[in-house]
Amino acid sequence: MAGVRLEHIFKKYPGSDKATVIDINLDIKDKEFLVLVGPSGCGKSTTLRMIAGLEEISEGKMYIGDRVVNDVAPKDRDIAMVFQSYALYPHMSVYQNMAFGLKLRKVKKEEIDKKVREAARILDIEHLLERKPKALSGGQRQRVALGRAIVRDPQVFLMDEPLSNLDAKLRGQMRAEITKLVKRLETTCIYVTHDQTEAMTMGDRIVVMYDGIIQQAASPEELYNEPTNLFVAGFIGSPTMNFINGTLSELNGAVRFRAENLDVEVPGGKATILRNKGFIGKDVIMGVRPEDIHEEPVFLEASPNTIFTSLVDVTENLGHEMLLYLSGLGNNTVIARVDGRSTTREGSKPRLAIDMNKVHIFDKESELNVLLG
Ligand SMILES: Nc1ncnc2c1ncn2[C@@H]1O[C@H](COP(=O)(O)OP(=O)(O)OP(=O)(O)O)[C@@H](O)[C@H]1O
Repeated sequence: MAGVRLEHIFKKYPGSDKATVIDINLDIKDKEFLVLVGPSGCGKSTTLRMIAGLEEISEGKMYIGDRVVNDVAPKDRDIAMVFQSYALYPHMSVYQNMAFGLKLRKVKKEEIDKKVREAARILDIEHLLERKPKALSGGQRQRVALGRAIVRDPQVFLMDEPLSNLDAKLRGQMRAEITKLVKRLETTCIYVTHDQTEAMTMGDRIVVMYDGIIQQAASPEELYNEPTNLFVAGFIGSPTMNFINGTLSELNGAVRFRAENLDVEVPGGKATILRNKGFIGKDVIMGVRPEDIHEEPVFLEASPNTIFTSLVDVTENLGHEMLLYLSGLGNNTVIARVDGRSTTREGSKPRLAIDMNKVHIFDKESELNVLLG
């Protein structure tokens, strides 16, 4: 088993005028399940392919365990990769697909048989071993692709969007299965996805990338509660964080955030940070998660300095919760997530309150979360 270290890694594709991956530093611990997540084109697959040895590294050092692998061929890196397309050989049976890599390595027949049957048992595909890939469902193919990786007993699993071709229900099931499997095998895993829910539910640690740069590397909880910048704050969470443009001011010793139809007090600890950092009088962006806007009378009574009224344009009742689409606050639609039993309806103007202990304040220029660090 081994960790993976990326030291000042750059990647510039020939002919392209800008680097695709910029100064990536990352220490992935042995047995860690690390997820690389970000929008299309952010460089996550390129990063994974450099770890796999499928893409040259332009600058920097790549370690697997204690070994620098920049010039080591993919087959000698002791990794196993699972692709979105599964990449199964159509003319071979499931058994032959799983055995193929070991056969190339000249592993003994009896040992291959033992490994393939053991992997098939773990993945519950023993009854499919004689079938060809075309006679399998998407989920079964994905299991075979995983099986092929498992039999290699690698130091590191690399997975590139392995669940993208499955329907939503199966994707949810396979997520849990993959994390359980990887934990059980005690193997380091680096997993690429563009889906923040997949990232949040699978990763011990998540690396959010944008434009070739790591925006934040942290646990799911930390990403959700302490996003370092506007991009991370807007990428993690569903529905995503609301952003309200406004100004900070000070009145009678209290710091207030003011925006169109909104005038709320920033609580003590946060107010002190904003004062100390010189943000009073400045234009900022306040970030509020939908669940931190409340309409229960108890909450409103307890938070008189954070109450506002707003027109409800649309409601979406999801059963256990209701989303209220509010207009007229700052320049954006703001979404509140309230109890599914709420009696609030479209066209009404309810009184609501923001849990100001949970809000984030972002510098409009740098887009950094000014309440952190
Ligand atoms: N072989 C290549 N030659 C030139 N540019 C490339 C090559 N492969 C990828 N790129 C570019 O590098 C950038 C990052 O691509 P990459 O595939 O790493 O992104 P990604 O985050 O994995 O996106 P996606 O989720 O769409 O796969 C993109 O702008 C892409 O066009």
